[in-house]
Amino acid sequence: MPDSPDRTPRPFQVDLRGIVDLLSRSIYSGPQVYLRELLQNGVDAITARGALPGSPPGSIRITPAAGQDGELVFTDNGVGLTAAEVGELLATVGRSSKRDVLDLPRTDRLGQFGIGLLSCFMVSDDIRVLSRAAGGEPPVEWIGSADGTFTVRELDDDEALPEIGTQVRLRPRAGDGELTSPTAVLELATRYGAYLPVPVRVEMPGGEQTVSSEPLFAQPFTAPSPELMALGKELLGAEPLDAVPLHVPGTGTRGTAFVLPFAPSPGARQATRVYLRGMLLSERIDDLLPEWAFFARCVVDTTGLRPTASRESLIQDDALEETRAELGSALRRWVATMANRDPVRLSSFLGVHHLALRALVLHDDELAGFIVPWLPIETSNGQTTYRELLRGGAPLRFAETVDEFRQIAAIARPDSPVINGGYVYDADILRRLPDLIPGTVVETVTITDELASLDVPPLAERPAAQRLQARAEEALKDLDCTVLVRSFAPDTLPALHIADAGVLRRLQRQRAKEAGSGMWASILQRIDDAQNQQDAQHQQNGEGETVGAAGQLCLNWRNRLVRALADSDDELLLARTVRVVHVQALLAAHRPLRAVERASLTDALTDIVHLSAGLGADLGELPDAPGEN
Ligand SMILES: Nc1ncnc2c1ncn2[C@@H]1O[C@H](COP(=O)(O)OP(=O)(O)OP(=O)(O)O)[C@@H](O)[C@H]1O
Repeated sequence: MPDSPDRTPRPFQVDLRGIVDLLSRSIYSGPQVYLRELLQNGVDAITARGALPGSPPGSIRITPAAGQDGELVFTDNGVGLTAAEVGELLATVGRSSKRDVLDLPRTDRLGQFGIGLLSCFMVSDDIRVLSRAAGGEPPVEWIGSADGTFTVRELDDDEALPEIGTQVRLRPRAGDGELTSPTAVLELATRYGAYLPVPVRVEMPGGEQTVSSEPLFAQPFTAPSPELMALGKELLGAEPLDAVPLHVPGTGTRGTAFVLPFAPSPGARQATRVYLRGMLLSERIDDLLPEWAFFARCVVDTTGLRPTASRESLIQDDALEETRAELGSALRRWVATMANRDPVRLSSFLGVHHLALRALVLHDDELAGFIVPWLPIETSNGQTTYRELLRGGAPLRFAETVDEFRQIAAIARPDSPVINGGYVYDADILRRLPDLIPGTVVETVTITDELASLDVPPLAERPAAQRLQARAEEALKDLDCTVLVRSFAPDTLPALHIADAGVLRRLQRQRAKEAGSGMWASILQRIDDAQNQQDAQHQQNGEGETVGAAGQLCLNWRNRLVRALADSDDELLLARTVRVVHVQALLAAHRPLRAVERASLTDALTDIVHLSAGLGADLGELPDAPGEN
């Protein structure tokens, strides 16, 4: 008969080395956190003793390890531990005294997981704890070893701690004493413990140093003090653009957001410095602020947010959600307040962060709703903001490209401005506006539409205008540029060069062909040939516009020079002047000048000089419209 199985429940075995390895590699950010865990235990013990009658003010004292066999000694005057407690609490992985009857973490304690003390094994092979409990029980010593064993013994008074409290003694491993040295301990105690409610004293070779300081960042303010700005400068590495007070009463969170004076790199993760009741949890919490708040770095102290066991991140719960939402609101309010009180500062903020803000506006309705009104935008009437544009209530007319905008802006009436949608994200933001701000109407405008709305010359003058159009067209024939005569403001502008997207691409290709050579030039030539064939086909089918392959020159019938040309019978003078006006219009429209146009300008000017010097008879010898290609 087989043996009946042994069903007696047995406890799990824990391999301590494996657990310490897990802690150091996967849970804690590094061995330096041992000091944070000691500080946290000390403060919790002091809090527990504070609930007893007649408890003295809390105090923590650290003596760093010095010399070869030096020990680090960490002493608190907290509640202490009895022999029974050390056996149960210190030697049971996962057992903590900081949970209530329902096994929930006690909100007034920093610890809760029952693993923190094990972090000391990252710097020492043994942890020696001496304790005298507040209840008057005999003093005890507990020694835990990294091999997974421990001893407990009661102490005589002469060996024991003289006062109530607990002392942890760590002997750094040989050649591994860096993190327990005086310099490192002072640095770590300051980093983790400067804002604890209990003074932390470090025995340095030159004398005792108290690391405690005021958590300025967690105090309410209307205007930031120079000291607070200095803290911001230290945090950002540059003078912050501003400091914003943060307060979330529901989760006991207070702090300051420092606004970055530079655009962070696109991949940079948010890094909020979070203190839990004065103890530094982490400098890199990346989910406390809404994602869109990339322009701020915050320092906060909280009582209501719960850390994970590693203390490098926060538990995702309702409290975190609420805090994130409230911090977001504080930053939104800051933008709105600044817009009213300090527009200069707002514009420097937008100047620094506008690209990232524009990009985010496309994905984040919440951000879009409050940021879009303040974004700068270019219009034919100059630089303005979306808010100003929307104020008029008229439909917002925008050009899709910078080029189209330039052409339209030259002839747009001030009472009907056109918006430049050509810079990154602007056209996309404009298209989203009706969703973001209900009631907004946006429409795209093209140069072709705008041309159609320009006035034709008055009826009586139309024959003269048509004659000018034909003569000018003849003068530009070799340049593939057609001519149109219209009346538009301002009168001082003789002509506009009009090009749709197709024409522009062709001009760019020609420019590139002139600059390049070999294979690239021949590829561009093939594209051009195909395009020309297509255009010819369209024209045959009567679909084509009258715009030439190199665009269209729109002469302004209201301009004096244009009218003088119309009145002149001198064909030569007219032809040369039209060619100069053509190049002038190209330059004004920021078009690339082809070799043929550069030559045309030089020749036309030379001819004009000859003509005005009375050398007209010699002109026949000059090339008519020489081109280099
Ligand atoms: N200095 C101390 N004074 C009194 N009791 C202590 C002290 N240090 C540790 N303890 C006791 O030992 C227990 C285990 O400590 P440990 O640091 O491992 O975990 P914890 O602080 O409870 O939780 P956490 O893992 O979140 O830090 C504590 O719950 C506490 O009861």
